Amino acid sequence: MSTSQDQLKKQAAEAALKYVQPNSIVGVGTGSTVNFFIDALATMKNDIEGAVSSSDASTERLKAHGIDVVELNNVADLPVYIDGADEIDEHMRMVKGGGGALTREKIIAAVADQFVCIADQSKVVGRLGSFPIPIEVIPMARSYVAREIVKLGGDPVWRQGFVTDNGNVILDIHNFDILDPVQLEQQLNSIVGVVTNGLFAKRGANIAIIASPSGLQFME
Ligand SMILES: O=C[C@H](O)[C@H](O)[C@H](O)COP(=O)(O)O
Repeated sequence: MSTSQDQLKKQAAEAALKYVQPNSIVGVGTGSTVNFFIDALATMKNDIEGAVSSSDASTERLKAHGIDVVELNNVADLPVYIDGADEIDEHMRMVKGGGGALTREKIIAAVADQFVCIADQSKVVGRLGSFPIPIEVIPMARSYVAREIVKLGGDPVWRQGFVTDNGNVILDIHNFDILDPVQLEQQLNSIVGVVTNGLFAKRGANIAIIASPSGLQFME
């Protein structure tokens, strides 16, 4: 029987439990892979102090499992942040934000000592950018930011009807020819009205757990 993508996501998610430190707060990302992680984390909820969450959806799932959700402002020490990705390359740079949670994800990732990325093999790419780069934008700046992105060579598409947990909109940028992800990440963030973008290049993952039908691969 072939291994389904969901089974692979679950395997990567469960393998991430070994990076959770007892008596600590755990940083929790967002998405279908992380949902498996949250379900697995519930098995050790009495060993941790709680979690910081990157989205309302993850918060709801954590609370449904009886895991305390702590406000990030009250957390001084965050040993590990565990999250999925839409794309990850061999340097552990990522594209994230397919679910629109990129800004809170990037904030928690910045605070955490270690970023553990959990993914099935379909997320591994030679070069970032086939997956459109999400950009969270202040609503009144949407058209201006879109025009600036066209000047940079991308094709912005407004994710109509979608509002982020922060009350903003998302532009998905297609057809970017990404030669230098760190430079592009900084360039996009310097456009007025951009909150953040889904390139996680400057702060990539420290560890990646990639699940394929032949087993788990740990990249460090
Ligand atoms: O905003 C969503 C996040 O960046 C997710 O980590 C990313 O989209 C991967 O999600 P999934 O595990 O559902 O593929």
